[in-house]
Amino acid sequence: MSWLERLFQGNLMPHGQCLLWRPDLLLMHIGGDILTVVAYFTIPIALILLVKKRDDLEFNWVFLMFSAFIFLCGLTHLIALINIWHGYYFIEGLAKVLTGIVSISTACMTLALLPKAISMPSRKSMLQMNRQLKTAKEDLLDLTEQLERKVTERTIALEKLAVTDELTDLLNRRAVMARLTGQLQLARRYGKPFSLMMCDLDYFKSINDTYGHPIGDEVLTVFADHLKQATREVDSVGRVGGEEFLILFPETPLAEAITVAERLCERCRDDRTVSAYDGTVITFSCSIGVVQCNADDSEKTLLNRVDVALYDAKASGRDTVASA
Ligand SMILES: Nc1nc2c(ncn2[C@@H]2O[C@H](COP(=O)(O)OP(=O)(O)OP(=O)(O)O)[C@@H](O)[C@H]2O)c(=O)[nH]1
Repeated sequence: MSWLERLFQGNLMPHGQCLLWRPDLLLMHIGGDILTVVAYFTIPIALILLVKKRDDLEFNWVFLMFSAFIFLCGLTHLIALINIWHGYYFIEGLAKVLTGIVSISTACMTLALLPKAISMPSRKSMLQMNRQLKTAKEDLLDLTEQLERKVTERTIALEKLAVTDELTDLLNRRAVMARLTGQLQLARRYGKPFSLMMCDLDYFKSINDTYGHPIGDEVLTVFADHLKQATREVDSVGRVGGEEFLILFPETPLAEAITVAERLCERCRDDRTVSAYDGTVITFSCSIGVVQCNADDSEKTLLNRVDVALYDAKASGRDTVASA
């Protein structure tokens, strides 16, 4: 008899005979096997679907091994169910051998995989790591924000420093000259008038010589304050030399600039500043030259004209305003 004939030799004693066809035993065997077969055929479908949907899962081949092993278990239960009425014990034996091979392979591979699987981070530790990463990210964002704020603050401070006169906090020479260039360009393009005023403290050398350099510095600061108060936001006020100041009045005709200059002379004249340095009452005056920009003025001619006006103010006795 060939193997194939033996395999399908269903005339061996049916398993029901062993159970003496007792309904209670039959019910238990048939019921148990049916439920097991349904379950063992469903689980592989679920595992295959999982592997298909989650191809990112590590070791997903283990799920496939489990599917094969559980499917074969289901198959042996199915054959056992048939064998209650027939006697296909060769088929059942073959199915059991196959199930055994696949089961033992799955067991060996699972055991080999165990150390790797155990060392995998748990969901709890991953969640904790996630929280730590989130906190670190927030800290980093905070730090970046702080850093950006500091860089902006420093940049603003540096930009201010680059255009500011350290002693008086007015514009420095470079900055006020740049503004003058800009004003001249605007005046040439749009024909808008602007006026220029050059101030120089009178006998400043003798203030330094009489009271000392620190009080000379104080006078410069006090004078700078008068300048700030006598002018408007849009005016550009700068210190261009030791005791020499240049003021630009945009869109201002000569007469208005002269009024400001005269008011400034008056303020200085009335000032009785008490030195914070040694209590000395300091008095000082200034001479001022004022000019209005002409259509044909260049930077050089304009500065020349305002210098001449200042020289005139000095020459006519100081503490006065002269215009060109
Ligand atoms: N305290 C102080 N003095 C300065 C500073 N820069 C320049 N000076 C002094 O200012 C004085 C300017 O003197 P002069 O150019 O002779 O002018 P002046 O004495 O005001 O005479 P007139 O302008 O003709 O009225 C010098 O003694 C300089 O040393 C400064 O930043 N602080």
